[in-house]
Parts: sequence; structure tokens; C-alpha cells
Amino acid sequence: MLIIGIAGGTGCGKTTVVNQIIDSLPEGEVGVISQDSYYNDLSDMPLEERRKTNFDHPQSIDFSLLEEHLKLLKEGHSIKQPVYSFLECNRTGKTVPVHPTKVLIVEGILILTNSLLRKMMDIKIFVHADSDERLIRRLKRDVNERGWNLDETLDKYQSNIKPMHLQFIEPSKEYADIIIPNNKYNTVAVDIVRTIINEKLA
Ligand SMILES: Nc1ncnc2c1ncn2[C@@H]1O[C@H](COP(=O)(O)OP(=O)(O)O)[C@@H](O)[C@H]1O
Ligand SMILES: O=c1ccn([C@@H]2O[C@H](COP(=O)(O)O)[C@@H](O)[C@H]2O)c(=O)[nH]1
Repeated sequence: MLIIGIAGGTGCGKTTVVNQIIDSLPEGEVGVISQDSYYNDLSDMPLEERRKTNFDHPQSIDFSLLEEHLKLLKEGHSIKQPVYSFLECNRTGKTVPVHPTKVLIVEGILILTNSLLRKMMDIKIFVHADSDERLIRRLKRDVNERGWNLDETLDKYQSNIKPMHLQFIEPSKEYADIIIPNNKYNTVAVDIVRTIINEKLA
């Protein structure tokens, strides 16, 4: 199994890049695991409290479970991945089966901050977009899709998102083998990653 890690700040375009990469690849040969599915279970907290959680700090992620799942998949076993709800700020209690594939993409803002995860990755990619671009994209998404208003999103950006980005996410760029500039759609970089994956699948 080839494991590709794709990190980068919120709104940099990780999900978009992943979708572009897997778009023309054979179905069933490439799997995707998102760090978002591994936010800690916060069922013991009311929603009001959960909404105040710093979801940009590495401690908000259940890295042990993510590591265990990657190890199992690498060994050829299937896993039950937790399903996360951004509206509830919590795991839903449901799981989806994920089966081993020849290529596995792991994506998330904090995945390159964890040394055990980094060791499991064959290729480490960091997607870069300028912070103003990312803030604009994030604002649109949080307001349109994730149940936050403008003020809440800007407050969160100042209190958690920006400081955690500077403390943890941006420094993890140094571990990347490839940095994809993504202020604009970058088809050249996506094609290069696809070529590497196709070689593995051949
Ligand atoms: N290169 C780009 N140019 C303009 N908009 C983009 C670009 N890449 C992604 N987007 C848009 O920005 C938003 C966030 O992208 P997404 O891929 O979800 O980022 P991430 O997964 O890193 O948070 C989405 O609405 C997406 O369509
Ligand atoms: O309940 C939650 C959990 C996380 N977030 C935010 O999500 C982003 C990471 O996701 P990207 O798709 O990479 O942007 C992170 O910045 C958290 O603040 C959330 O809004 N709600």
C-alpha cells in the first residue's frame, strides 16, 4: 500500500486536490481517509460547549485511533471509520467500513504534525494557499454549510484557527516532499501526483 499524506491550512483546497487526484483513477484502487473523521468523541459535552472547542489544536484529534486504523489498513484489514458531523461538532455514533486499497490518501490540517503518522507515509504533500484566500473560502463554507455566522467564524479565526495554523500547521510544511501552490487551481501539480499513483497501480 502506498500512503500519501495531504496537509495544509483550512480552506487551502485539500479536499479539492484529493478529488481532482482520484477523479480519473480506477475506482476502488484509491482510498481516502480524512482527519476530520477522527475528531475526539465529545458526547459527554453539550453542543454549546462543543462549539467552543479548539478544533485546530492537535489534541482535538484522536491520533491513536487514526494510527491504529492506518496500521490495520496497511496490514490488509478493513476498518470501521467514525462518521463526523460538523453541525453537531461531534461523532455521530455511526461508522462506515473502509477497505484496504493499493493507494491510500490521508488528508487533514494536522496530519503532518504527528511523527508516527509521518513515518507511515510514503509521500507527504502540503497544499499552500495564502491566508486571505483561505479565510475567504473558510468564511463562505462555515456560513453556507457548517452552521456558523460571520461574526462567529471571524472570532474563531482570530482565537483558534490563525494561532494554531501558525503554531502547528505552517511549521509542518517542512516535512513535505511536495508543496502544491493552490491560490489558483493547479492542474500541473495534480497531474504529477496522478502520474506517481498510476505508476504504483501499474
Ligand atoms: N484553487 C482554488 N481556487 C478557488 N477556490 C478553491 C480552490 N481550491 C479550493 N477552492 C474552494 O475553496 C473551498 C475550500 O476548499 P476545500 O478543498 O474544501 O479545502 P480544505 O479541504 O483544505 O479545507 C471550497 O469551496 C473549494 O471549492
Ligand atoms: O466540529 C468541527 C470540527 C472542525 N472544524 C474545523 O474544521 C477545520 C478543518 O477542516 P478543513 O476541511 O481542513 O478546513 C478546522 O480548521 C476546524 O476549525 C469545525 O469547524 N467544526
